[in-house]
Amino acid sequence: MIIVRNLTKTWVDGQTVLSKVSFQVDKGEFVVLIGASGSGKSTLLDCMALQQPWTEGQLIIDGSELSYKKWGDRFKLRREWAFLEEKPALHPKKNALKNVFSGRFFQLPLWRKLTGTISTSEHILAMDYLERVGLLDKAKMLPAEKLSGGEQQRVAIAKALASGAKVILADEPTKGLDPESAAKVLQDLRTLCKEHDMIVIAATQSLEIAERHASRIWGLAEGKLLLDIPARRLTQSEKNKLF
Ligand SMILES: Nc1ncnc2c1ncn2[C@@H]1O[C@H](COP(=O)(O)OP(=O)(O)OP(=O)(O)O)[C@@H](O)[C@H]1O
Repeated sequence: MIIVRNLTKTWVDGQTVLSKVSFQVDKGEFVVLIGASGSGKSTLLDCMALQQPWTEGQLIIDGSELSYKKWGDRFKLRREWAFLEEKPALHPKKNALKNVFSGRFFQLPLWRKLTGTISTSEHILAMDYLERVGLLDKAKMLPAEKLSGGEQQRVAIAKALASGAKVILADEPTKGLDPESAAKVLQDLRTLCKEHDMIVIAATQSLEIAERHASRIWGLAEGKLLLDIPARRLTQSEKNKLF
């Protein structure tokens, strides 16, 4: 479980982008964070991942408080959480299977890190993750740069799974994708939450994504979390508050 209490973030120029944001997220939830451009969605994800210092507030994960000030806490989240970005962080010249396998880097013993050898069981595991995102047929065929945007994003999801991440933070994971590819990416994320008890928090400006795919919707405006509800269609007045 992730608990955030009174997260406040003020930039050095004095702009307060997040103001006393509080929430709790349980395993199995697919949260979609919506808000207009500049409302602070990316900053909220960065702060949660301890990639930005907090001005104020508390981050509690499974009962332990973590802080940006501690290198070990920042390292823990970098190792244990996965990040999906608009442009998937894949090695462009390596095939899907090798990219997924690279997600296991932190789990490997030192000698395997140094030699880069892949055991049969690791190979099967990586194939298994690709199968879960429906890309088994693309495992070895092409370098990642030749896959479509949606396929690259799904390889990045398989890589996140391979890394053992229980939390995925996704910043505009479907931006620039056609509706069909975007739907596949979002379905994969939703399935992960349901079947693997993961937490996914995805930021987007798309209300439709939130209403159709999330299990819970957060709405951010003027630095405040104005909406925290089980997913449903928003009323006109709720939309007016956010956009
Ligand atoms: N490193 C930074 N230093 C100072 N201000 C910043 C920094 N990063 C972001 N901001 C400001 O914080 C505000 C929120 O930015 P953020 O990127 O979090 O918004 P967003 O909701 O993710 O926007 P978008 O949907 O357009 O990506 C903006 O006014 C932005 O200019």
